[in-house]
Amino acid sequence: MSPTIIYIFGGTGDLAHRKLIPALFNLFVDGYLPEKLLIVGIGRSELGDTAYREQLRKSVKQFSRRPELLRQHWKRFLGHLRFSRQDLSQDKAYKEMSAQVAAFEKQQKEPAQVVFYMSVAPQLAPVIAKKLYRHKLCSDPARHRMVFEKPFGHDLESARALNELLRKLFAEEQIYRIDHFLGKETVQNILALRFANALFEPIWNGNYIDYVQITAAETVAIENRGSYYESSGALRDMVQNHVLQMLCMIAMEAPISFEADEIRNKKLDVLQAIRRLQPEDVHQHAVRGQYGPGWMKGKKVPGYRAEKNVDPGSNVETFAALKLYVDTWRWKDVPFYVRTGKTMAEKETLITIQFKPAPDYAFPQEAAQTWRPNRLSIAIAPQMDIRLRFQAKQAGPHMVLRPVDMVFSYAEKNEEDRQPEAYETLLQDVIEGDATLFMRADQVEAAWKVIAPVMEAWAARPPVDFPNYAPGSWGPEDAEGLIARDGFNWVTLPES
Ligand SMILES: NC(=O)C1=CN([C@@H]2O[C@H](COP(=O)(O)OP(=O)(O)OC[C@H]3O[C@@H](n4cnc5c(N)ncnc54)[C@H](OP(=O)(O)O)[C@@H]3O)[C@@H](O)[C@H]2O)C=CC1
Ligand SMILES: O=C1O[C@H](COP(=O)(O)O)[C@@H](O)[C@H](O)[C@H]1O
Repeated sequence: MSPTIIYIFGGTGDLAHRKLIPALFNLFVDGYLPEKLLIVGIGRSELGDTAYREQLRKSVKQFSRRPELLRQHWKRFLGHLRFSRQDLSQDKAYKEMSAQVAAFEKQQKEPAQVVFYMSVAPQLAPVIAKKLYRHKLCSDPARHRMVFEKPFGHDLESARALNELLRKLFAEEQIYRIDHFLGKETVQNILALRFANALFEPIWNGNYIDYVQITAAETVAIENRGSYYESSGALRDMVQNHVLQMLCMIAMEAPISFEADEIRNKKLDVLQAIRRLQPEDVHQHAVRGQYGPGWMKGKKVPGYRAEKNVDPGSNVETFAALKLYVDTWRWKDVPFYVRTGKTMAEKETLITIQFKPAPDYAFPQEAAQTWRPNRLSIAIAPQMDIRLRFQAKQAGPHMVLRPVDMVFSYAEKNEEDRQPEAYETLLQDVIEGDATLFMRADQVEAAWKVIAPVMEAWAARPPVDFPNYAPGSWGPEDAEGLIARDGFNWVTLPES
C-alpha cells in the first residue's frame, strides 16, 4: 500500500473520538492500514501531540469494539498519530499541510495518497474544499480523496450548490459522501441475499410481495446535538439518507458487476422511480411526531422542547413515517412503509418483506387460525439476523399448522472478532479507493427530491399537536393509522 496521510478535520470532535479513531485503530490492529502512515487530527483546541494521543487512547478504550487490544497495540499506533492546531478557515493551515505532505513524501521517497476527512460542521466543508483546491492539496484524482460527512446539504438546492462547487474543483472519483448505514455488514449483506441466491429473485416483486417495511427506531434522544437537530429533524437526519439507501438495496435491480458506478446507477434508478408526493397528498402519506416529556426504562426523559439548544416552541420532528411507492414494473402497487424516530420503545433497525398469503383452501378450517403469510425479516441492528417465517405442521395427529422461523444469525456464524464497525469498512474503502458504498452526487440530489414535497408541506403547515408521542412508545398514533388504513400493522422483531 502507498504511504498515506489521513487528515481528520475536526480531529477533536465527537465523531472523531467516538467513531473515526476507534475505527482506524481496529483497521491498524487488523493490518489493513498502510505501514507508512500518518494520521493528523486538526482542530483549534490548545493541544500538543501527547495530550491529543492521550485523549484518543481514552476514546478507543471507551468506544472501540475491542478495547482489550489497546494494551498490546496502542504504543505502535500512537507513533502514527499527530495533532495540528489550526484554524481551517485560514490559509496558514493549508500551507502547513502542504509542507507536512512534502516532508512525508520526501521521507518515504514516493508520492503519498492523502485522505481529507471533513468531520466538521457542514458549513465549514465548502470553505475547506476551496482552500484545498487553492493550495493544490487535492490535485491528483488518483491519490487525493475527500470524505464528506452527512448532512450533505440541507435541501435539494444546497446539495446541488455543494455538488456544483465540488464538480468545479475536483473529479467526482475524489469525493466520498458517507452514509454510514451502507458500511454496516447487515446492509451490505442484502446484496448477497438477493443476488447470490436463486431462491428469492423470482418472487421479489409485486406478484408475491404485499408490502415492504423499514423501521429505524432509536431509544436515544438527540443527545448533545440540539443545535444540529434543530436544523435537521428526523426526515433530513435519517430518511433522506439511511432509510432511502436501505430502500434502494431492497428495490434495486440486479447489478451486472460490483463496480461502484454500476451499483450506484441501479440505486439511482430506484430513487428516481419513487413516486413524487403531491402537496395535497402529503398528509395521507406522511406522519410526523415529536416526543414529549416522560419516562423510559425508569429514567426521566425531558421532552424534545426541553433539550439543550432546542427552541422551547420547536416544531422540529423527532419521528417521521412515510408511505412510498416505487413506480417500476417490479414494484407496481407495493407500498413501502418507512419510519424512524428518537426515544422509541426499542432500538431496532429492521426491514420486513411481507409476502402475500398462500391459498389455504386445501387445509382444514382450524389451520386458518394460525395461518400466517411468509415474511422475511432482515434485522440490521442491534440484532443482526435474517429470518424467514413459514408454516410448519405441528407434531401430532392432526394437520395443525404454526408459523416457525428459519434464522441466520450473524453472531453464531461469524467470529465476533471479524464484525467490523461501519466506519471501519468505509474508511478502509476510502483508503483503497473503492467508492461503491458511497453516495454519488446524483444519488444525493435524487434522495432530496424524494423528501422535498414532505419538507415543503410540513414547513408550510406547522403541526398543531406537538409533542404527540411519549418516550418509550412506537411514535404517534397517526403512524399506526398510516398503515392500518391499508389493513397492515408495523412489525417489530419477536424476542429471539
Ligand atoms: N457526532 C456524530 O455522531 C455524527 C456526526 N456527523 C457529522 O460529522 C461532522 C462532525 O460532527 P461532530 O464531530 O459531532 O461535531 P463536533 O462539534 O463535535 O466537532 C467539530 C470539530 O470541528 C472542529 N472545528 C470547528 N471549527 C473549526 C475551524 N475553524 N478550524 C479547525 N477545526 C474546527 C472542532 O475543533 P475545535 O473545537 O478544536 O476547534 C471539532 O473538532 C458534522 O458534519 C456532523 O453532522 C454525522 C453523523 C454522526
Ligand atoms: O446518522 C445518524 O445515525 C444515527 C443512528 O445510527 P446508528 O448506526 O447508531 O443506528 C442517529 O442517531 C443520528 O441521529 C444520525 O445523525
